[in-house]
Amino acid sequence: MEPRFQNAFKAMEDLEKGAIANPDEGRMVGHYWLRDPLRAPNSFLRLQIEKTTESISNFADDVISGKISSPAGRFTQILSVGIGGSALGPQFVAEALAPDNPPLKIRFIDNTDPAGIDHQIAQLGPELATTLVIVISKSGGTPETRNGLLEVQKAFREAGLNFSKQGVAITQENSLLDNTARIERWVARFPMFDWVGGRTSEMSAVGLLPAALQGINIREMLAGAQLMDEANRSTVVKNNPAALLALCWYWASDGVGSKDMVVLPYKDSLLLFSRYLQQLVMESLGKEFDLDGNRVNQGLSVYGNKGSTDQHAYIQQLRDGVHNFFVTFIEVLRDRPPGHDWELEPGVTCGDYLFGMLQGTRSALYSNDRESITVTVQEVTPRSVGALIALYERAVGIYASIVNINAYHQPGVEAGKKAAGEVLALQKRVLSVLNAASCKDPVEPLTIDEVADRCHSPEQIEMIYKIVAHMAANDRAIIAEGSCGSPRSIKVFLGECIVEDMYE
Ligand SMILES: O=P(O)(O)OC[C@H]1O[C@H](O)[C@H](O)[C@@H](O)[C@@H]1O
Repeated sequence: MEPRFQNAFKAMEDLEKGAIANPDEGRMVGHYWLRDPLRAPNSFLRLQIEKTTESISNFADDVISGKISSPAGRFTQILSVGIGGSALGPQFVAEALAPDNPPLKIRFIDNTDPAGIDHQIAQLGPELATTLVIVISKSGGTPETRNGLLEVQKAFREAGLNFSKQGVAITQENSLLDNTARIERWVARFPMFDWVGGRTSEMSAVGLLPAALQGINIREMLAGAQLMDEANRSTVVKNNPAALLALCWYWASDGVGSKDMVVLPYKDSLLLFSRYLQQLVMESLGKEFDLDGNRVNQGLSVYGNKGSTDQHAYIQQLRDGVHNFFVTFIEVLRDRPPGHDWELEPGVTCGDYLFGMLQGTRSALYSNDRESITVTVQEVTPRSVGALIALYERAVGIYASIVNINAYHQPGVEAGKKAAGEVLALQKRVLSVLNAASCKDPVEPLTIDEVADRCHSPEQIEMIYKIVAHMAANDRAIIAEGSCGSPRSIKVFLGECIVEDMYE
């Protein structure tokens, strides 16, 4: 593997110097500069990074001190609206590091599920008036995030609140979101840089602003990441933690993702690490083609929650069942802050049990030839969390190099987004066809076959049935009579005729 690693180290060096490391998108990949701005390839970028981090710190201090406040007084809550890389890092870090009584508590809207959104807003209750809404989207045009924003703005209107006095945007300059925030004069805007990918954006404004507002020491997070990056620049594989990790992955999964990565932190506060890593690893490594255009269908599947909890759920299969995984134990040496520990039986603390469970599971897996990696941190602090993130970011980059794929694009994501757009376009056509039939006197109920024909999409009949079933279940204008058990018997019409067809 040595020559491959030396190539990977060279590629990483070039990347850090500003090479176009994401060739398909023609982009630099600069997340390592965020914690070491002196490494940025030019002084313009360096200043941009330094200025942004500085303004995040100042803004957070001003919000916490009440210097910047809502019309109803000091901000007490954060509502973060974002998805994917614009949510997973902040969620992980909030769970890992937020103090028990943070200056601002954080909640997340990370989906276009209306019930989920309602739940978050309902939980805020009257505190909506003192909620700082941070809308996070690199592209500034992700539909789920836009919908979250529109829903939150509606809640503000209904509560008689002025959203622009409580909204903050984190996005690329001149994106739709950026322009909206500028024109509507939101409280603040922070930049997301073109050269930082969503899944590696935790050390940019995306992660730093929510963290700072919760009273988490962001300079320490950056310092931890910087220290880890430093260690990961060693060109001696056995001295380079990220290279060792990548090598373990390669060995355990035959370099083709033949085994899944089960991530088990034995610490409740690290619960979301596996979910965070799911995007970082799978969106980076799950690729159809390699850099030379060969079809390779690469990837590494990630799942896991936490130990010892999972020991009472699925570890049975890991120990005895199908051998299609390797485990990563995340071990935290410090059980709880000093001064709080006690022995719940002679010589044994609660934390000793957790330790025993980790070591026991590790041995039990080993004795049945199940591979595991153990990553040990002293304690969960901003510094160690920064280091953990940096470790995995670099391991993913190195692994991608040794299997010759582009870790920094996500061409596959577009397919689902495009298909979702087509479904919504079809829905409008269905409504239009039903509207025309429902404006007749008498109303002409249609079968699903007839709707499909009139939409000129007979091949989409199943989707049309789904659209009708979904709309009928949601008290929309559609009335569907018949039995779901025999879809072809269903007759559909609109409860009212819209004279000017707004569905066209
Ligand atoms: O930050 P945004 O532009 O809203 O993107 C949010 C997410 O959307 C996508 O679908 C990408 O696959 C993710 O990498 C990204 O993090």
